[in-house]
Formats: sequence, structure tokens, C-alpha cells
Amino acid sequence: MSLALVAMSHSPLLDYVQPAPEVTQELIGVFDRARAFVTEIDPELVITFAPDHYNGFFYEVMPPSCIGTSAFGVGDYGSAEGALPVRTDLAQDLAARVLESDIDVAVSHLMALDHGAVQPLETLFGGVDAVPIIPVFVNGVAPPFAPMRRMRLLGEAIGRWAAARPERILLVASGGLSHDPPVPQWATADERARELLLAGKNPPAEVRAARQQRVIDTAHAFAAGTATIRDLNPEWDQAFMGDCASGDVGRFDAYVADEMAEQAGHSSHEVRAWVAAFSALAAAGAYAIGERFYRPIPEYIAGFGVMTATTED
Ligand SMILES: O=C(O)CCC(=O)/C=C/C=C(\O)C(=O)O
Ligand SMILES: [Fe+2]
Repeated sequence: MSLALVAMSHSPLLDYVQPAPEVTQELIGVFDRARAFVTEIDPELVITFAPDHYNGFFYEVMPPSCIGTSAFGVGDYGSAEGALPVRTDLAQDLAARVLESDIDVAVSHLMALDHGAVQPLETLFGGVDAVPIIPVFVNGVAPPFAPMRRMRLLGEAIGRWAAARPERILLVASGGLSHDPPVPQWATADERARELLLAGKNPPAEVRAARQQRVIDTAHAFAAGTATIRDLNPEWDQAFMGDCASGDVGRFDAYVADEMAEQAGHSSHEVRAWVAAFSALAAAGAYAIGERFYRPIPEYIAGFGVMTATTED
């Protein structure tokens, strides 16, 4: 069966910081077009590829990737909280097939999903209950990172499984592109911050509120040109999207983790979700790009991209 894909940046700031009205209008337009694409595809199953921001995955045990057989939203930044409609039977089968193909993916029977995975579902479907999902966590914030080749191989294994299924399947990648939001780093964290990075599940409401306020304050400062985080890198973003559009997923292997952080910010590793999803699509055959939108949006601390694609029959 043919596959379809939507890859899009996310931002915790979508409902918290306002860009210029023309930018907001432009985003409303691109989200409308992405929704129309999804309506046309009418998927029966969505495979989400998304990072986590120390809400579900911690350094106590940090896998490079993980398939969820059951999941819930943590509700950060106003994203949906509570049980999510995971196709447990298919997720278990997918995990077994991926492992059989020599890819070491972790499995979670209780995966916590934050805005990274939930926001695109809400944007594309108006909520999280519209279509059953299989969530795939792709580590995009917590070094050390697996070589990008491993993300390609993971995606290809998932794509081979998906292409053989009878359901209409939509792949949704979430994250990126260049950006450097104030996600705590183990290397620079003090003892208290390290506790959160180690095992910070279910923080008290005031701790979550303080974390979120720090990100919102940084976004205001970044838009005003006074933040100390790395700049967005539109050239890097366009080159990466060009690699996604090329259909030659072997190009992803050339990305090197340290260079990515240097050139495009620490959270540029979130593009690993795009790499896995485009590689999954490519495993089902040649594909054609529909939407290709890009704009750097400092208010969202994001080089913001949206792409759609379908395999050619
Ligand atoms: O404070 C924390 O622990 C995490 C902060 C956070 O969640 C930031 C998220 C930023 C993005 O999702 C992004 O810009 O991609
Ligand atoms: Fe993120």
C-alpha cells in the first residue's frame, strides 16, 4: 500500500508567543493545506516519529529510539493529557519485525508523549482521538546520539513493515529544524537540574510552570535579539529539506552530531524524526513532495518547516 508523510516543526510556544500577524497568517495557511492533505489521504493509522523533552524519557535509561504499544499525553504547554489511541496489536508486531531486521529499538508499554508528539496530531486532526497511532520516540535532545545512519535504518525497517500493511498509513515526523531552545543539557546542568534529567517524570505543577516560563521568556528575548542561544540557520534548514526532498535517503548518513549542534543548535537533532520518517517513506518506493514550506520564526525559537509527500504508485 502507498504511504504518505507530513513532516513539521513543532514549538511549545505556538500558543504562548505571537509572531507578526503576517507570519501567523502564513502558518494558518500552511496548516490548513496540511490538514487538507491529511483529509485527502484519510489515514487509518498514523505512525508518529517525535522526540521528547525530558517528559517521558530520561537519562536513567535513554534509548536512541522506542516504539510505544500504549501511550498517554503528559499535557505540557497545553497539549492533550491522558490516554492516546495506540493500536497495541500493530505496535507490538511492528516492534517485533523491526527487531528481527537487526535494528535495536526499545519498547514501551506505557510511553509518555509531550508536545513534541502530540502537537502535530492536534494541528493535523484537531485532536488526538481521530485516528489510531503507533508512537515512535526518536531521541532528539539527549546526547550521545546514534549515527544518523541508524535513524535511516530504523525508518527503513518501519517503512518496509508499513508498506506491507493493508491500512492507509500516514507517517508524521515532528521537530527541528535549526533551533536551540533552553532544554537543559547534562554537561552544563547543576545537581538539581541533573535530577530532572535523570528521572523527572510527573513534575509538580509549579516545577512544570517554571520550566515552561523559562522557555517563554527565552523566546521573547530571542525575538528581541537579546538571548544567548544559537541563531537559527535558514541555509542549513533549506539544505536539510533539500535532502528530504531528494529521495536519496543515503544523504542523511553524512550528518554528524557535533557539527549539527554547532551549525544548527542543540535541538537540531530533532530532525532525526524527519530522517526516520522520510527513510520509512522511501522504503515504500519513490516519493513526490507536495508542500514545502519554510520560515525562520524567532518567536517560536524555530526554523519552521512543513513538508508533505506521498509514494508514487
Ligand atoms: O525545560 C525543559 O526541561 C524542557 C524545555 C522544553 O520543553 C523545550 C522545548 C522546546 C521545543 O520542543 C522545541 O523548540 O523544539
Ligand atoms: Fe522540540
